[in-house]
Amino acid sequence: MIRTRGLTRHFTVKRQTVEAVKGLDLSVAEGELVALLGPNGAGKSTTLRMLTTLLRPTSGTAEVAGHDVIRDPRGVRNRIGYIGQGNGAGHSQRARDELISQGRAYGMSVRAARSRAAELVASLDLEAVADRVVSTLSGGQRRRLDIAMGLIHAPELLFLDEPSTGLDPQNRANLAEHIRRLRAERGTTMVLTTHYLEEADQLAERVVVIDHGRIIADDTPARLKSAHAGDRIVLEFDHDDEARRAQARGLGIAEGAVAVREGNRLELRLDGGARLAPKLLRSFDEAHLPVASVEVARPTLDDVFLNLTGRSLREEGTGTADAEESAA
Ligand SMILES: Nc1ncnc2c1ncn2[C@@H]1O[C@H](COP(=O)(O)OP(=O)(O)OP(=O)(O)O)[C@@H](O)[C@H]1O
Repeated sequence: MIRTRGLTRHFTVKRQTVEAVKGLDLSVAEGELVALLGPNGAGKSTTLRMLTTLLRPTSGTAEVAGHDVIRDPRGVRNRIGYIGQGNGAGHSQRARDELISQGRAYGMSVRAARSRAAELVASLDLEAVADRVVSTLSGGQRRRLDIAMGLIHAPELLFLDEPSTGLDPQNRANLAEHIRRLRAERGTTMVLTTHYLEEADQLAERVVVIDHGRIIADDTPARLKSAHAGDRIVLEFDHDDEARRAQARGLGIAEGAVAVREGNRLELRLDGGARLAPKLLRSFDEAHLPVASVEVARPTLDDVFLNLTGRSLREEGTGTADAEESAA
């Protein structure tokens, strides 16, 4: 459904070249639900804008839904749906009419556009607001209407740029549910961008991690986690000195672990955390290092990102400046 080779886009800003996307090789098969995950400025939107023909690549090739984005942009556009960041607009039309107009713009007959609009209104739970003016809709309703707009012409492939940005967690979960259902009902191939870790983890079958314009990992969330991140054992002690001693002792027991200490808090990243935790606790007890609290956590996609880049996606920019790090 998508195949890019060496896809690249530069921007020139004040005589400086910004390499937004650097030689991307990406393939997406029919029916896949793929999330492009990365921090702000990683190049996700630029990639999507090239794939949807809104932006011309500097170099490289991209074939989308059987058509070349440079040689046949119209062919691409007829087969895809695109939901950009904050489409919505402050339209004065009623939601249903907006959908029908969009269908007409794609060359559908009034009858076909009406029936397709009714179908989408039902499947996106928009019945209660379909006859209201778009500008009166809530953020979550508006985002669902955006998705309906992107699907009006029954595209084979749907691109969603940051679909849940600006939504509260409840609306985000609700939107994810709709995306999953549409996918199950229609088998539409979907590519979305997000910087919400949980969204990528729960929604996508495949996560392509992008950083500084390059793909740095590409797999299912489960496989990414098992390949690039271990469990975490987080321990708190009453005093910094105890945590320091525990760090040395812990690394002696947990082979291959990475320890990060901040004050009285010690975090060990390792495989088989649940199995090793009792052994560590016994050892700290024997050394008279009383543990104030302990938590064993399974890895998240943030741990994967941290492992791959040394930075956290959750707290981009905050880093671990005052953290001590050491490896066993
Ligand atoms: N029109 C433009 N002119 C100049 N620079 C641009 C332009 N569009 C994007 N960039 C730059 O290209 C880089 C990638 O931006 P892009 O919007 O693709 O990132 P992103 O991963 O989608 O980020 P976000 O999550 O913030 O949307 C950034 O450094 C950005 O400042």
